[in-house]
Amino acid sequence: MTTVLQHVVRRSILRPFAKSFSSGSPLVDVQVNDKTGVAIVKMGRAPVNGLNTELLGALNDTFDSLEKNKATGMILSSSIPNIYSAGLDISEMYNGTPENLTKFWNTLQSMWINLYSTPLPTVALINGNAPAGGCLLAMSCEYRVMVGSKFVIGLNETQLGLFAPKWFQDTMVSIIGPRQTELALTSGKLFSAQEALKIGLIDELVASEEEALASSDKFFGLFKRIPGYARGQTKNFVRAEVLDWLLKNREHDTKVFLNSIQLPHVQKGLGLYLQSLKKK
Ligand SMILES: CCCCCCCCCC/C=C/CC(=O)SCCNC(=O)CCNC(=O)[C@H](O)C(C)(C)COP(=O)(O)OP(=O)(O)OC[C@H]1O[C@@H](n2cnc3c(N)ncnc32)[C@H](O)[C@@H]1OP(=O)(O)O
Repeated sequence: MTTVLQHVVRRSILRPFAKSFSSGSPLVDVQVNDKTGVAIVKMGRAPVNGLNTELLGALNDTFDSLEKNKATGMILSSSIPNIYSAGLDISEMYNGTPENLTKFWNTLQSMWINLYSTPLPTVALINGNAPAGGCLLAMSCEYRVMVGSKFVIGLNETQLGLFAPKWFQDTMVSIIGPRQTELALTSGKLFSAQEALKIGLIDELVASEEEALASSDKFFGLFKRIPGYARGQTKNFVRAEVLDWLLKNREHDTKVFLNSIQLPHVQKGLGLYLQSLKKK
């Protein structure tokens, strides 16, 4: 039997995300809790939230608008069952023209800079698999809650014959340290939910989205009495080193991406990997 208290708690978790806020894109749904000002941002690019230029741009615009409209926090999640994000859309990197590849990479860089440096408190509500770029999105938030124990998360780029760019790697180092990052990245490891929890790649593993929302509320609650400016500056200082590298090296990073991704053996590997995914 549900007690009154359980009912009230459940209602307060389920009902508040009532006010929609247009992201300006059909790929991103945004609901803002009109009592707390926390926004839940859900990626919805079927079938697997592949991060193409359009989705990355839409996420970037959403982060900008939430800041401008003074949201008080953001939960980044997915509306696709069992998928958080399959990472970068490989079709964007396969046989792309230099112009399209440059636009794709620059949009990814901008999205990451915005997400990583936002003064808003951020939670990744990881309700599905989160390989590679999906893991990067989650790692760029401040707190990670995974829903259900059947999903994997990690930077598996080496398994595709690629390497994770320095800023992907540094983001992971800042969470699980250099030793564990080196072990994970050189082998392209995808962590099970339990493994990710043990190593600190995720902060909580819960059984349902309801519980994940409650955990997020609790996380945001930590800052109730902390002045926003003090919180934001502190986050800035902690993240400065990782962020500054990309801010200072954007052009170099783009060149490395362009030169490497267009190598014939890399393109061949991407083509084979895409085929293997489609054959499944
Ligand atoms: C030495 C030189 C190196 C140069 C390097 C330069 C720097 C490069 C930087 C590279 C950085 C890369 C970061 C990345 O994010 S790469 C992407 C890595 N992602 C993956 O490996 C995930 C692949 N996908 C999966 O494992 C699974 O799809 C899933 C996410 C677990 C979901 O499984 P599920 O069974 O539900 O779905 P399907 O596998 O059947 O997929 C459904 C359809 O979606 C297509 N798909 C899946 N993932 C991608 C993707 N990342 N990009 C594009 N398309 C994808 C899949 O083909 C299916 O398509 P179909 O419907 O047409 O069959």
